Amino acid sequence: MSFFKKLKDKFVKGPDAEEEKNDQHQEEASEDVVEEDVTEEDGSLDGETEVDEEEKVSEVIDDFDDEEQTSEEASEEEIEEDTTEDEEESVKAEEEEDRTSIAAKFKMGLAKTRNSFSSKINDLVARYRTVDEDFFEELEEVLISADVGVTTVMEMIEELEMEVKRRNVQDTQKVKEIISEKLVEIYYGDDEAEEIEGLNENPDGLTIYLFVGVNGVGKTTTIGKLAHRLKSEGKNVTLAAGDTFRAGAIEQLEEWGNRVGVNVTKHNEGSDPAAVIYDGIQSAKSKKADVLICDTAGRLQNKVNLMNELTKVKRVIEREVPGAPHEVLLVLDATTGQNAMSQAKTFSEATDVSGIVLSKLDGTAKGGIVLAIRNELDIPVKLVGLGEKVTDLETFDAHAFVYGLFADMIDEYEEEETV
Ligand SMILES: Nc1nc2c(ncn2[C@@H]2O[C@H](COP(=O)(O)OP(=O)(O)OP(=O)(O)O)[C@@H](O)[C@H]2O)c(=O)[nH]1
Repeated sequence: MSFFKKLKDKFVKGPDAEEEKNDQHQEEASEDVVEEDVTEEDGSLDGETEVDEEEKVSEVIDDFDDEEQTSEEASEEEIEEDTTEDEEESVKAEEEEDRTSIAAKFKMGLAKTRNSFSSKINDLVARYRTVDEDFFEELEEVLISADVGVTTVMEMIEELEMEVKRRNVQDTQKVKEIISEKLVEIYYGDDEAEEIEGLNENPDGLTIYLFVGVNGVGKTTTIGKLAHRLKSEGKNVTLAAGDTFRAGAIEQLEEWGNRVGVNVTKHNEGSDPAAVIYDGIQSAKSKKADVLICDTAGRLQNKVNLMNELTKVKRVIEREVPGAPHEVLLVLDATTGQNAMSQAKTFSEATDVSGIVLSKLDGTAKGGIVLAIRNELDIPVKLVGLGEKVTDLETFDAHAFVYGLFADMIDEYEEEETV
């Protein structure tokens, strides 16, 4: 199956899904007819049935007959089976809905990158009729201009050349699809999706997420969005205002706490961040919270201070909750391009960053930075900010990301295929 088709099947309700839905409606309609018939029959036997039922109930109460128990159990099992099937169906429907809404969000959030990237790729494909060295050279430029990162682009071009040769592809149109496939492959590398996507949780109690990153990258907003998301999943969430350095940071986090409806532990400006986090942990424990999200100051100007502060904060967390922090999340502003890369290098030298949150991905035409971060720094992107709304935070999914980049082409491709 073609890769575009695979993505479409996964994220878009295509004609197949519509057909399935129609079939389901028809089935439901015919079930209704059968049900109506049964009700009519029931109606004609009304009196008899009631008597039967009463007799049966009293029999069961007076004399608990083994045989009847067995038949009842059997029918209970049948009902249970039906319910399980119904539940499975509705879970499936919900999952499909989730996938399509995730895809829609990535599609919308990546509009800027897609518009710039697709138009360049389309232009390239239109100008070259065959796949040759010049074609790859220009493609290299397109990828670099989308901030994919030189090392990643080189690797990508090399693999593309091999793949094109292996599949004996002549048509430049077909290369679009191979590019999308390779982007996903390069993103995952040797890792499985489950290993690098989604946030780590503590199965035995309090989960702690430590947020790091320089001022203004969207750290506070992201903490607010994540708190909202976890809370709407039914989790008891609390925050700790560990950025005691920047003026207004504590109040800003408090505002988010009020907006989302979660508790915030705070001290005065200029106080010891490790002490705030310690209190935050005690408060979370006493409230039996599921998740504690800790903010920290992003003092890049002085790497030694930053390192000392983060080391101290981590030591407190590790001592209070063994195995924590469950994620150290570095927030990077996608619109800052190569600057974000150098921040990531500095922070990963100062502390063990377990994942990246790429904020403001919706605000850049250079979304290729996702691949550069993952590939050149070997840190997975865990969450992406796709807008300013509280709900605009998504778990990163490489397939949905690539769908977002190629959505227009995937739609066109389907049209061509069905003509
Ligand atoms: N479009 C868009 N804007 C975002 C996103 N995330 C954050 N912002 C905006 O970026 C601006 C800065 O965000 P803040 O959360 O205040 O920045 P900050 O990182 O908390 O600053 P510090 O607390 O100093 O670290 C705000 O106007 C946010 O609304 C996003 O994913 N998309």
